[in-house]
Amino acid sequence: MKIVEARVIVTCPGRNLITLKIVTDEGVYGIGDATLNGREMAVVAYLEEHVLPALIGRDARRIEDIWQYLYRGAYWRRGPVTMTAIAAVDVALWDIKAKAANMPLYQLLGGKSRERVMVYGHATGKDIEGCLAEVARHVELGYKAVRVQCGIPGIATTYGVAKRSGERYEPADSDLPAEHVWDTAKYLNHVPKLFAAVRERFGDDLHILHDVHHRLTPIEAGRLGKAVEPFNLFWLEDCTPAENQEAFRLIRQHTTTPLAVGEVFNSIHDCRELIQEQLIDYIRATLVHAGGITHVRRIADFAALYQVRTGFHGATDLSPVTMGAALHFDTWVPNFGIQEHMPHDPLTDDVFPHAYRFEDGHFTPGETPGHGVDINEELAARYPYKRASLPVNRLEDGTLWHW
Ligand SMILES: O=C(O)[C@@H](O)[C@@H](O)[C@H](O)[C@H](O)CO
Ligand SMILES: [Mg+2]
Repeated sequence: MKIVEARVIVTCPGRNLITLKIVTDEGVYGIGDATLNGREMAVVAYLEEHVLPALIGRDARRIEDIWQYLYRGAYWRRGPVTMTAIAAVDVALWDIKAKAANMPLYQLLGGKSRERVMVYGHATGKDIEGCLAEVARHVELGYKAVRVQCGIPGIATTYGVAKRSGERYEPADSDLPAEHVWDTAKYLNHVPKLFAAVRERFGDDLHILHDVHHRLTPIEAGRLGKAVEPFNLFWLEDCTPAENQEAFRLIRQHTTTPLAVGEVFNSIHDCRELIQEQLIDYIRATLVHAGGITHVRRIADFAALYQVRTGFHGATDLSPVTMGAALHFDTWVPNFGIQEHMPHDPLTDDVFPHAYRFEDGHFTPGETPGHGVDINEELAARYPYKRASLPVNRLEDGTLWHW
């Protein structure tokens, strides 16, 4: 089964999404997501100039060999651009293999480990009351787990909070990076009140999650984790930047609040100490940015040895192709924890027809052979690329800060 064509499709039905389509001489094709939010065209160039010409004529069934060829062959291993490009190829090839076998992808991976995949939705509000209203809306929709984020008094804009209530927030919301101002003290004073209010209003059963977006120092993260223990969070995400994996030892010494890390990771080496030393509870590295199914499966198997579970990234900048493939993975992976879900807008759903379905706070990936997500190329062509950037974050005195 030879690869005869491989091309990149760039579309912006509300936001930029990059898709790789690989076609074989047997007429079977597969698609993979190649979206790296805010750096999309770097991956397009990487694929078009360095990867796709080398794929033509290769046997599409040799997924592992092609993965190794692209990874080792790059010489410049790892990094988000390289690993996103490899992921796009890898997921497209798994799609092809599963279609050729006439199986939904989860079957090829080893079959179902569960009947359905629990997801968490996003409730955001300018203040605590606004956020509670959004939590209520999610509970009504059936969600069993909700990530809660609210505006902080005295801080003008908070990343991860929608501009208007009832809407989603958009990670890349301006042509060039918007500048936000951050104040750790105000945040630490306010955010525990949000969790207290959610528990008070919605009781003990709802799973509550929260994302700190890397903004605290390790000791501040330890303090926050300890302060919110009474509210029994499902997880506290990215409480400090994780380039320095050792930082999490300090946090762990201070709190039993479960920790989730890894949406910016692209390799097993980024999370080796975090997993091996049981410094985190959930690993968020996901298919599109961490080398596809072939590599994330390695991360998940390694994590399983240490009782670390998966909690894949699933913001809107991960296309429906990643959502579909991730749901198959989640259906199979033994050490599944939870899956993030931010609904795409209806236009994006039209461009990417898919088999996955939401019901009662859970997803099922569907029974369509492959990962079950396709692309309507004609529709996609109507929405050209539009540059969009993630914001930057500064302290009040102007110092550039993490976000
Ligand atoms: O947990 C999450 O989903 C967030 O951290 C994302 O909004 C993330 O910042 C974006 O996907 C970045 O593109
Ligand atoms: Mg996050």
